[in-house]
Amino acid sequence: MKALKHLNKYLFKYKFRLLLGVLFVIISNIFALYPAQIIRETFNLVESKLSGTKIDSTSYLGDLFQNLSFGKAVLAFGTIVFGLAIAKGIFTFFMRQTIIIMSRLIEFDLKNEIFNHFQHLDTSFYKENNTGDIMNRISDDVTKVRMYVGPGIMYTVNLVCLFAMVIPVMFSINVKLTLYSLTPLPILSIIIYYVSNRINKQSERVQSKLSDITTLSQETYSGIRMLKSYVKENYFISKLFKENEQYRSNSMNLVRTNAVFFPVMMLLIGLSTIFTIYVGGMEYIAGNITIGNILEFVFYINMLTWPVTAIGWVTSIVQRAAASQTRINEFLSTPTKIKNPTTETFDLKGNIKFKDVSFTYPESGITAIKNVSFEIKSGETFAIVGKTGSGKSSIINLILRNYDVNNGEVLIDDNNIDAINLNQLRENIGFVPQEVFLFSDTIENNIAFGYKNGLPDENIIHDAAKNAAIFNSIIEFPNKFKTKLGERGITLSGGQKQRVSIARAIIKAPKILIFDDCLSAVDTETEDIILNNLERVMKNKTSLIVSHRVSSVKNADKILVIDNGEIIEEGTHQSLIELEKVYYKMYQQQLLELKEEKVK
Ligand SMILES: Nc1ncnc2c1ncn2[C@@H]1O[C@H](COP(=O)(O)OP(=O)(O)OP(=O)(O)O)[C@@H](O)[C@H]1O
Repeated sequence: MKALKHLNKYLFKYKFRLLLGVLFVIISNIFALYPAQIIRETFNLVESKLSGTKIDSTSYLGDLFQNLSFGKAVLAFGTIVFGLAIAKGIFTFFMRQTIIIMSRLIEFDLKNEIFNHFQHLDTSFYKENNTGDIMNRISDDVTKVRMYVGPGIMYTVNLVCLFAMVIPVMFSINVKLTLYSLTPLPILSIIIYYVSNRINKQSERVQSKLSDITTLSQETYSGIRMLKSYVKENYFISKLFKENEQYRSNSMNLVRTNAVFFPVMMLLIGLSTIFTIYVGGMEYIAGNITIGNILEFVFYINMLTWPVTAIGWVTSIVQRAAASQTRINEFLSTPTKIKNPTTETFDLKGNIKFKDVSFTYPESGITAIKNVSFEIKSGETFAIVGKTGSGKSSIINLILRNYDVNNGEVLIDDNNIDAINLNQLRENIGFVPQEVFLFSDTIENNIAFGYKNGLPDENIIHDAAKNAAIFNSIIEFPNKFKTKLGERGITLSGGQKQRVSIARAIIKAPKILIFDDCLSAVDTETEDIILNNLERVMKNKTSLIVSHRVSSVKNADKILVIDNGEIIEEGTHQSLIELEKVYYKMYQQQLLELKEEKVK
């Protein structure tokens, strides 16, 4: 329950709505209370007319309508009841408009708070938690929390208010009748608590099966080419059938519980009414109450039934909300380890220096970098080659400060990377990752995403595309730069996607350009064109090219060869060839592969 304290700041923020809501609850209950008393008066009037006795002098309405004919008096009572019902309806509407809307506003604020926090969390957070979990916090969990600040609060206030108004009136009329007619209600509440917990668990099972089915269908559709080429259609059909079967059986369980639940509830409510009429009848015979009082009690019991029922429901809402808020708080209290230390700007030149750097991934414990030292001077084209898993991308992760080093120092223009303005550093780096990510948007917008100052001019986008050697392919599409890319750019080939991603980095006009093995799906001729363009675009700026292909790095000013997180060779292409070691062997091997491809 403590977890829900987090929401108090929002309840305080919307205190006026909440107070107004409480006021409307009170007013709507007042309008609900009077009809019961008017019905009592009506029946007392009818009884007195039928028995020829004079109406009770304590009856305020009886006096008021004393001079009316019997028919007119009953009609007048009916009209008042109708008017009060409308007034109650109006205030119930206001009550929902204030409290339920407040809960929607809190839901909105909480979603924003979580989303903002997620945006600032480190890369490692996203490695440690799966996307489904992260998405659930912001959707499912927030919805459950909203049920507490909305219906949860509204029904609790309503219950307290009704109890305070109705129970004293009931006791003042007849203690025995009050005790008898209220007895079934707590039983009803306890049953509802257990049943609604059961219903919740069953609905969760149904929901989770449904999300399994959605995930499976989504994977099937996005991997349809793979699925067809491996002739796995029947396998997936039977897999989906099994999931669907479980979904059906879970849904059936839920339907069964609901089917038993409502009649049982109606039975208990009915029992309450029967008790009231039976005990009320006895009391009437004994002369302790009037006939109108019995009817009045039936009304009170009906008024109390739903709020008392709601105790069980609200208890389970609060429990679920507390569990969800605990999960949300867990994420909200995850600290951002990599913070921007300063907002002060500096003149970034683009010198990068690694001084005896070692780094271990906190999430896996893998030591990816061991005592690495090198220096990239501003304006240089620097390259890193190595086998897969040798630590190339890890070096880039450290330059982007996605992680902090364990030992040693990463220096940018002689300043420690953890002391400089991180946003400024990242804004000045044009990074092309190994795994291309394109938005489901137009090619134009995907490239313009990298532009720093609002929307770029068409020519700027075209230039970036030309430099990335993708312009000619784009203008061949019917919609040219306005071509929409499907989910993850499905309409483009692997090499085209990489080049759109390169154009996005180039349009940024970065001071440091980093290519993380992003030319792998591009043929060597196009690779040459892109690298030549880069020489021009990145003149006097720093370029870092990471690759496992010698052709991508051979023109670099300096090449670093790494293996198992350590530098094993460094120098220019020529000097490394002359060394006749690892780089030389890689080069020979790749030359051979190229020759074989040409022969084919
Ligand atoms: N986010 C991560 N969390 C945990 N371990 C990681 C992570 N990224 C990489 N590693 C591990 O660190 C080591 C170096 O990986 P890295 O991605 O730097 O290699 P790489 O040279 O870029 O390989 P490739 O050419 O295949 O991309 C590998 O053993 C890898 O399993």
